Amino acid sequence: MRLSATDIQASLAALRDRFLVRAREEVLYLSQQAEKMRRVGLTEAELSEAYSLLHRLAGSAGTFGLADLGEAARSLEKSLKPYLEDDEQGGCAGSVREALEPMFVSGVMALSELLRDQQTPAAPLDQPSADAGIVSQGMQVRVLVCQEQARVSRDLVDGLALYGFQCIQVSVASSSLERWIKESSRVASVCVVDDEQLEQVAAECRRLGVTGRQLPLLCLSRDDSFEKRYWAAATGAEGFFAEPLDFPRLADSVERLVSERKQPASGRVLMVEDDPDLAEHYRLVLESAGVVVRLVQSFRNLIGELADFRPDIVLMDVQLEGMSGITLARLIRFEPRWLSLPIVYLSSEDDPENQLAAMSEGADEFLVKPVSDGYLVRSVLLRCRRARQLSELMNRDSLTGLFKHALIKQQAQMELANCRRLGHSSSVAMIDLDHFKQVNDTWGHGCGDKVIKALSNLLKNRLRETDVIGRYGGEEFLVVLPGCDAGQARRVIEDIGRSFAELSFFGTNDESFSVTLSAGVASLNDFTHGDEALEAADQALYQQKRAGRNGVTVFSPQQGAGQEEP
Ligand SMILES: Nc1nc2c(ncn2[C@@H]2O[C@H](COP(=O)(O)OP(=O)(O)OP(=O)(O)O)[C@@H](O)[C@H]2O)c(=O)[nH]1
Repeated sequence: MRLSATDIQASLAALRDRFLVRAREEVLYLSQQAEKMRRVGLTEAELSEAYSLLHRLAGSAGTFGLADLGEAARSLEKSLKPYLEDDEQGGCAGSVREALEPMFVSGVMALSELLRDQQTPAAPLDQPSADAGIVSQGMQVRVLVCQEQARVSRDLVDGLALYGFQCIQVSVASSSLERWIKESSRVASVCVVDDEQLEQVAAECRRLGVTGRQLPLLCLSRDDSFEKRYWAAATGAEGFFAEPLDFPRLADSVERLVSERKQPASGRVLMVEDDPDLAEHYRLVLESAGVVVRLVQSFRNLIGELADFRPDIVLMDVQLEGMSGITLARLIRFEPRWLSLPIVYLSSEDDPENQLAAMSEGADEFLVKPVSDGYLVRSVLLRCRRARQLSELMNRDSLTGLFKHALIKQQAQMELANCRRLGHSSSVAMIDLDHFKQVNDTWGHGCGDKVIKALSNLLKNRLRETDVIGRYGGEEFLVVLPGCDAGQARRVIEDIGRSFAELSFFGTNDESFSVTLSAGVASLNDFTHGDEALEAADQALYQQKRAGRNGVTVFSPQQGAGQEEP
């Protein structure tokens, strides 16, 4: 559940009050230690404890609006450091005490002074600007075609429909334009508009408060000059297409724009921070910007939490109770699958040399505590976005944008684990194009690619948001359908197969052809490992191929691959 802005502010204020109580207790304790130092001296352990306490205060006070307190604590922490690093000095007796005592006593007094007047909240906390992600409902991507020439408009609608988009011809002169533009906040839409109407459509979007991210405008033009492109960009277009129209590129742009829009603007952060108040503060601040945060409760479970939560980045405190964040970062890198996971250190360490040394141990960035709320949000969002772009590049197939082989297999295994944990039924479907070699041989490889892309678009547009689709091999796709038993999965895939068979593709000389598909379905619940379910779906697929293609076979555990009654 996402908290309202008021709730978040109230929680942040409560956290700050809690921090004040704790800081007072800690400074009181430091005052007692200062008194003890004056009387009898401090042991090495006591000095080291005072140092840790100051380090924590230096790193957290600024976050709770007490920057002066944080700086005073940091300066005192730095003064103590040489005494702790010098083993010879062993504790705080004799001449060492003489040198340290006045500095420690006055430093602690300064901290008390700074805290004395803190009854009400000090400096207001930074207000990060929350970037509300746009939620799109429904799977069908809608393309509004604003083109006054009837023939061009019809060609556009027919051409784009092949890619599985829902195309609607909209006349700019009609009142329906307003309705379709408004609808774009509910249904993922892109508007393909002739250059003659671009200004008008862009102005209408502005009037209705619809941004280019909500409804991207793609300009079509007969004029492919730099001047025209410049004009289109200045008028608000997100893409430009000159005649003759390159349909695959247009369909790709529609796909890309819609998937960018569906991407939540935020990210997922796994937080490793042992100060509960600081952790809670960071969590609230990041969640108010739409970031999903999980706090690692027990560091021993770190690897398990990574696998379960799959964060975009890890925010890691460097000095943890009894452990080092740097060592934990190295431990994370033991696992090859986490080699590319960005780790951002959060630390009070402000010496660039030490920061660099710490980063060489497996982290990517260093945020120095106290970090302002706004800076924390901006750097986390930026890191998450980059991490996502990189993971998209690594895990997505370039032709279709679907998950690659290894990742979709992993998804099947994960869904099997979900079924066991939650007790629901889920299925996998292996889908293969029929006689695809003939398509390539007859119409060329480029034409074959378009057929593959059309099926991928159809799957994306027809399956549910929760279904996961991957390109398993060249012309083979794997779909994981959570919450669908084998009978339901079969009906869904059969339906998609019927639609796909109805699509017309155009080869050379405008000759048209169509392609069918075969599929095998297996219930994940019948297996103990995802690979066994995939093997079963594959067996069912080949049974369907042997039975004449163009249809779906369900694997039956009793009989091997066989037809199952719906
Ligand atoms: N255009 C194109 N073709 C591909 C791609 N990947 C694989 N193929 C082709 O897909 C064809 C698959 O052929 P086969 O495995 O013989 O199967 P099929 O012709 O579909 O026959 P059945 O599966 O038995 O119906 C091969 O010709 C591959 O070259 C790709 O990315 N693009």
